[in-house]
Amino acid sequence: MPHRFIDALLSADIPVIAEIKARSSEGGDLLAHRSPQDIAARYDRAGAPCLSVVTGRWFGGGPQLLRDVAAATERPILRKDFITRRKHITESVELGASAVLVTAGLLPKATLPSLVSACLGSGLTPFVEVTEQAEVDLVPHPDKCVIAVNNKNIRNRERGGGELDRSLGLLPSLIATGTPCPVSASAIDSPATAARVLDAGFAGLLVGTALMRTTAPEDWVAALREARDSSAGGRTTGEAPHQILGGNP
Ligand SMILES: O=C(O)c1ccccc1NCC(=O)[C@H](O)[C@H](O)COP(=O)(O)O
Repeated sequence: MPHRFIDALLSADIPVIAEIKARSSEGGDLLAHRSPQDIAARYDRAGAPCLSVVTGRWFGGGPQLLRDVAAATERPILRKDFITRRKHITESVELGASAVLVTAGLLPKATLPSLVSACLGSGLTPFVEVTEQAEVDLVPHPDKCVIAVNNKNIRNRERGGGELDRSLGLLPSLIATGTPCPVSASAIDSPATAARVLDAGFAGLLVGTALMRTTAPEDWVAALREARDSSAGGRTTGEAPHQILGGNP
C-alpha cells in the first residue's frame, strides 16, 4: 500500500507525525523509563495520524524500537535512519515501516532516483528530506513522495535550535514540484510554532523532541487544534492551506 502514509496524513485534521526517539540531538534521554509501546499508545490516543521511529544509533535507536512500535499501533510508521541501500528498504518493510527517510543531502546524485524507485517498488513511501533548493530540484517522482524540509542539519547531528525560516522559504518550491505532501520537520518546539507552520501551508509536520518531552501528548495536540481553530478565520472551510496557495493536494 504505497500511499497509506500519505493518505493518513492528508486526511487528518491535525496532520502531525509524532516521533519516538530514544535520545535528543544533545544526547539526553527522551524515553524516561517509558516503553515505546506506551508512547505509541499515547500518540494514538492523542490523534496523531502517523508515527515516526528513529532507528538511527546517533539517537539511541535500533531495529527493535521499530518492531516494538509496529506491534503496538495500526498507524503507518516512518522509519528514520540512514537509508542508503536496497537492503535497508527490504529490512524496513520487514520491520513494519510504511515510509522511510531518504536524506537527499547525504546521497550521491545518482543514488537518489534508484533509492526512491526501490522504495516505491517495495510499497514504501519515500520521505525525502531536503535542506536547500538544489536538493528540492533533484527529487524524483515528487508526486509519489513526501518532501520534507528539515529545519536542522543532520551533518551536525541536528544540534541547536533549527531554522523554521528554511521551511517557510522553501515551501513554494516544494508545492511547485507537485508533491501532495509538503512537510516541515524538526525544531517544532510548541503547539504555537506548529500552528504557524501549518497555517503557512504545510500539509504535515514531524515533531520529535517536543512530544517526547511532554507528559501529555494529547494536551499538546489539543493545544495545536485550538491554535489552528483560532487562526482559521482567513481560510475557506475544508480547504487545506497548500490548496489555497495553489498546490497540488
Ligand atoms: O535527518 C536525518 O538524516 C536522520 C538520519 C538518521 C536518523 C535520524 C535522522 N533525523 C532525525 C530527525 O530529523 C529528527 O528526529 C526529527 O525530524 C524530529 O526532530 P525534533 O522534533 O527536533 O526532535
